[in-house]
Formats: sequence, C-alpha cells, structure tokens
Amino acid sequence: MVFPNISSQEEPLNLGFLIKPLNPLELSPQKEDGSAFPSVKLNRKSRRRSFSFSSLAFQLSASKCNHFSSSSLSNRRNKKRKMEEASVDKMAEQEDITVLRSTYQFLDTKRRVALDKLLDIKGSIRVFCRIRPFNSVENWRNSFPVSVETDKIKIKSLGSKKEFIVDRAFDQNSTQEDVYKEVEPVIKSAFDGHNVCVLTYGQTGTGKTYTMEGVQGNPGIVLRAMKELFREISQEKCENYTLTMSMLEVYMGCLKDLLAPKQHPLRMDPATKSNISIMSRNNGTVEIEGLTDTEIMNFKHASRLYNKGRRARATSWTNVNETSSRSHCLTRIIIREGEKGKVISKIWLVDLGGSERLLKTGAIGQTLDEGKSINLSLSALGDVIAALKQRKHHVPYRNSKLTQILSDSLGEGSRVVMVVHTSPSEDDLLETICTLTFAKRVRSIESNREFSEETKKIRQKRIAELGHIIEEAEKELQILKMQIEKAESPITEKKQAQFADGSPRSPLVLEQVEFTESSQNTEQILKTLGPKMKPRFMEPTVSSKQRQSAAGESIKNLKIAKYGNKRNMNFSGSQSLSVTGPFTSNLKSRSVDQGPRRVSLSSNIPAVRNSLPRHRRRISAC
Ligand SMILES: Nc1ncnc2c1ncn2[C@@H]1O[C@H](COP(=O)(O)OP(=O)(O)OP(=O)(O)O)[C@@H](O)[C@H]1O
Repeated sequence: MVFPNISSQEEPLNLGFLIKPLNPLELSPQKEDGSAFPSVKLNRKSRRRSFSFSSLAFQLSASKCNHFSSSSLSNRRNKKRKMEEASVDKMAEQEDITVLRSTYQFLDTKRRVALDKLLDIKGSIRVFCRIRPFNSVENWRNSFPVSVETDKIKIKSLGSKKEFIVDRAFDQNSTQEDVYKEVEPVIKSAFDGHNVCVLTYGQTGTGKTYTMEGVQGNPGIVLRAMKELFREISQEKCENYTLTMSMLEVYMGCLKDLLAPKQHPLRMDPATKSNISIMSRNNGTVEIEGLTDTEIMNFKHASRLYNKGRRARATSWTNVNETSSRSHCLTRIIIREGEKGKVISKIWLVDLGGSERLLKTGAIGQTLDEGKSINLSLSALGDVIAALKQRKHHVPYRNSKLTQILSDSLGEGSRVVMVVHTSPSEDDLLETICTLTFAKRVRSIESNREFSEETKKIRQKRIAELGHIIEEAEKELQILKMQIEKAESPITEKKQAQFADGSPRSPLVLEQVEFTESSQNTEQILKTLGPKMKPRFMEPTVSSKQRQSAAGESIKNLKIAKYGNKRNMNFSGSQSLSVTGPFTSNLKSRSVDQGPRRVSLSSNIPAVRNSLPRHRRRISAC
C-alpha cells in the first residue's frame, strides 16, 4: 500500500509510516490510476486549512488520522522512553541501596565483634561501686572516711586503711548518665544473644533504688536501658524484634507478679501465696510459669508499665506492712525475634533488698525473719557468682529463689554487672566494709589472676582501641542509616502513595492502572473522532480483547474480595432486605472496639438467603 507523504514547510512530516492500515470506509490514498499522491507541504500552524488533496473525504480522514496517529505515537514513544529511563534510574537506586545496606551490615558486625572482645577483656562479671552523697542528717564536715579513685575505694578510719578494687568506682558527684554509660555496652550485648543481669546491692538508703529506678526527670538504669533497646531496634531496622516485660517481687521466698491484672486469692498456692512457679529446663534455661509477660510497644508504654509495677510493689508493702529493703524487685525484658517469638536474650534488672538490717537493728520476730531471708538469698547469690567465676562443676543455684530465677542469666554466655552501693558516712563504716567485702568476693575470682603492671597497660590499651573502634563504627553507622533512609525515601513515598487508598494492589492491577492511564488520551481522541470515525487499526484485536477481559476479570475479583459480591445485594421487588443500624453510612468510622454491628438481612430466594450469612459475617467483622 502506498501512503501519502504529508510534510510541513518547516518540519517535513512523513505521514506514510504514521498511517498504517487504513479504514476501508476511508478513501484509498492512491490515485485512480494507481500512482501515489504527491507530497503535500503542510504548514503546522494551518495544517487543517492548507490540504491540497482533491478528495475532501481523504483530506478529512488523513487530517484526523494524522492528528491522532502523530500525537498518540509520540505520546507512546515519550512514555516508553520515560519508562526506560525510569527503570534504569530505579536499578541504579536499588544498587546504591544494596551497597549501602551491605556496608551497614559489615560495619555493624565489626562493631559487635569489637564490643564482644571488649566485654571479654573487661570480664563477664563486672563490679562497680557507687557512693551516694551525704544526706542532710549526716555529719560530713569533719570526716571523709571513704574516698574514691577510678577503680579503687579507700577507707580510712581510726588510723587503719583498707583498699577495695572494683571495675569502676563512682564518687558522690557521679550522675545517672555516668553509671548508665558503663552499663550500656552490656545492655547492648543482649542483641548478640547474651543474657544480661544488672544488680544493685548495698545497705538500705545507699541509693540502690535511685540507681535502678531513678527519680522524676532523672531516670535510672531500667528506663535508660529500655530507651536504648527501642533505639537499637529502630536503628538496626530489626522490625521483627519484639520486647516483652515482666516484673517480679521476691519477698521472704515468695514470688509476686507485679504486672498481674489482679491476683485472685483462690488461684494462688496457699503455701507460697503465689501462682508463679520456676521451671528449670534440662538445657539450662529457666521459665517462670504464671508470670505476666507483656509486649511493650514503645518507650512510653514501657515506662507506663514500669510505673505500674512499682506502684504494685509499693501497694504490697502497705498491705503487708513491709519496707523497701525487705524484698528484691526484678524487672525482666525479653528480646524476641520473628512471628514465632524466638527468644534472643533476657535482661534482668534487679534492685536487691538492703543487706544490713539484721546486723544493725538487732531485729526480732518478723523483721528478723525478713532480714535472715534477705541475707540468705544475698549470700546464695554470692556463692553462685563465686562458683561461676571459679568454673566449678556444681553451681548452687537452687539455694534460693533469687538464684533459681536468675540461673540462666548469670552463667556462661551471660553478662553480669553488680553495682554495689555504699554510704559515705562514718556511722555506716561497718556496713560499707561488709558491702565492699561482698563486692571483693564476687569479683575476686576473676581478678585472682592479678595482672602485672605491664599486662594491665596492655589491657588498658586494647580496651581503649576497641572502644575507639566501637565509637567510630557507631558514628559511621549513624551516617549510613541516614543515607539509606534518604535513598529509600522516594520508594517509600511511592509505596505510600500507591497504598494511600488502603487497598492492596497486586502487580496485575497496577499494570492495569497504567494501562488505563495510557489509554486515556486515546479515549479522548476517539470521543472527538466520533464512534464511526474509529480507524480500523484502533479496533481491538483478538489477543487485546483477551488481555482486556483477563485484566477486567482480575479487577472484578479483587473488588469482590474487597467489597463482597454485589450481585447478592441486587434484590428484586419480591425480595426483602431489612437492615437495622446504620451499616452503610458510618461503616468506616466505626472502631473495632465497638464490637460487631447488628445487621439482619433476609430474602425469600434460597440462593440469596444462602449468601446472606457470609455477607453478614463480613459486615460484623468490620
Ligand atoms: N547518687 C545519689 N544522688 C542523689 N540522691 C541520692 C543518690 N543516691 C541516693 N540518693 C537519695 O538517697 C535516698 C535513699 O536512696 P534509695 O531509696 O535509692 O536507697 P535504697 O538503697 O534503695 O534503699 P532501700 O533499700 O530502702 O530501697 C533517696 O532519697 C535518694 O534520692
């Protein structure tokens, strides 16, 4: 077939390949004698007016076809080019993100390995000592019996001197931040699968609760640790990690669930007044049956729960007329991964009972029993830690409830920090010496291998090096995280835009949407051409008809899946539909907590009746 060659004066347009199969209704573009029409010079501005064809019908047809074909084709070409460019850009972006992500992984592994080495050098059981400031009733003007160096506590009194080595000593001016900074690496190691146990130990009134719980506006280890855990989870993009929290009180060998909704007296074991039992598994793990384990969604939720637990502890004191120092308060955080909730690690944060009462007060009766109980459990704790450090075959976990509970968080692979607390006062010197002797016992086994000065220097150097590696890696990780977020933001935005209407779209539907959008221009053109002026090549082919009907079917199926089968709702006059309650107007605004909506539907046609219950359930579930 010969095609006319229409061109403008400025820009020759070859219409020959633009107008392909002509509609049979249109005139043939050939002359009667079979020769081709001459080329027509067409000024773009006056294209419609300056046709010089003899046949008016052909002019019209050619003009419309030219208008349609050239714009449609160039649209398509532009679209194709844009799509090609977009896909190249997309691939490059994806590559960038992959490189950034693998660099992130590499650095993160480097940081974790360094942290692990650092904690190994420092020791898996570490002992810190914190001296609280003088209080208003203590005589601080005349004597300062306790002095502090970085890793040493010196006691001077009545001409005698004593020195106690610890892993880190905090003087009276130390802040909560200072203490937490030392504990932080241990908390972080929980993400590497290490069970963690942080304990505060000391005489009553020396600041155990202050260090662990903190005060309003100046939180302690528990809340800081929780903040850190949530920060780590968001930073590491561990979206599939979950945190759960439990709180437990150990009072005279009895366990109390501090987060339980309400303890029913009949459900408790009359002997122990508790429905909690400790189960030690053969593999060494411990499970506390009956203990409330609540998933914490964010830091705010965690601190709310923690305050609830603290209040429950306070209430229990009032109920049974206890004082703070006579019970141990244990907060547990479990890090879980995946849908099955595989346990990664446990963190125990323990505020131990005061260690001195029995000695100082010469208590009798219940107070004596309480004091004995605390001292026994504290001494059992000391025995366990000592046995662990000596790598003894038998570790006496079963000697107290406290050690039984903590058994899988004190042993091999665990990280333990004990923060011993002392008073600065001369009056409390005896208790201070007792506390520091306990600290020495806990620490002594590992420091049995007393290092030479040279070894100490090498250790310090290595610790500093590892600390530097960790710090640098953390800085780089921060930068990388921002870069990844920046690189991912267009993709995230696009996804958000696609899902803005709340309906999930399958790739097929997305394809269909694109298809519909691209054909919008064509639809407009067809409207201007009129139904009879549709060129033949615009008629759908057999395969395009099949494609369209397949795509239409898939959309229909999706709509049915989303909104239900509307056919069931097309009732004839003889059918009845009764609906009680506004189920169409405020359907979306109704919240789930409001419970199912009451909708009753009925029909006298069996097929419709059969389909109604299913329909009703769907509405009820909204
Ligand atoms: N480092 C500190 N800085 C400021 N105040 C402190 C510090 N340590 C303790 N205190 C204050 O000392 C008082 C006693 O502290 P806290 O209640 O924490 O002692 P405790 O060892 O937990 O006592 P108990 O065994 O009775 O629970 C509190 O008023 C607390 O605010």
